Amino acid sequence: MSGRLIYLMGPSGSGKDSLLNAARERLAERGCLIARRVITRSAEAVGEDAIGVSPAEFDQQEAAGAFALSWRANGLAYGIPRQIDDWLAAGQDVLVNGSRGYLLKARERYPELLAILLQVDEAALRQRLHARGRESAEQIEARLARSRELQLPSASVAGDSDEGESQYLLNNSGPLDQTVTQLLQLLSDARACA
Ligand SMILES: Nc1ncnc2c1ncn2[C@@H]1O[C@H](COP(=O)(O)OP(=O)(O)O)[C@@H](O)[C@H]1O
Ligand SMILES: O=P(O)(O)OC[C@H]1O[C@H](OP(=O)(O)OP(=O)(O)O)[C@H](O)[C@@H]1O
Repeated sequence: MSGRLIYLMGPSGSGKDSLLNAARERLAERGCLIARRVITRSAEAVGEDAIGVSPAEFDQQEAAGAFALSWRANGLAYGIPRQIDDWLAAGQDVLVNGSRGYLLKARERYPELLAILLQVDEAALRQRLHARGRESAEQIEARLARSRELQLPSASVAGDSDEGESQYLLNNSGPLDQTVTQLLQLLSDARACA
């Protein structure tokens, strides 16, 4: 039996890490594991349950086949450890914090993946990114510009008509608790983490 990959994506600041942290225990109770990412972010700035490495270390690990998925964005490199393939093979569902820009590639490797797009309007995103204080004002504007570009009809990301029912929208404009409840409901509807 093989598990299903759940691919959570959304603009920087939309609340992916917050949602995963808030839902972690309840997801674990349902047998759903959350992959820990490897990111070329300094240890202090990692700010999530991720492993910070240097760009050289990242390239080395990537070349050695350490990642099931890896991508570059926002001047950083992100990797999802190969270990998720063992979990999936053992029948466990696995949730990853993914990238909208990398969705099609991820689908090539995991055709059955369940994509979830977390959404928040731009004014709230800007406000949340500033409040988080991890990036400079310039970096924040670059992330907002990337989000606008990825929303264009020409962008090969979420929203393509052939994505079918394996893609869900999840709004995080309200309280986080509400989004956690909606995530769990959505997973039940999709018969994931059942
Ligand atoms: N539902 C919410 N309401 C208010 N603030 C939120 C909500 N979800 C997340 N945040 C805040 O928004 C900021 C960005 O969230 P984060 O989880 O880091 O986003 P992402 O991982 O998608 O970049 C954080 O400071 C977080 O505390
Ligand atoms: O293609 P995109 O959808 O724009 O995604 C690109 C990357 O940006 C986000 O990471 P970020 O560094 O903002 O950290 P985050 O996970 O805290 O959002 C996201 O998690 C992706 O790794």
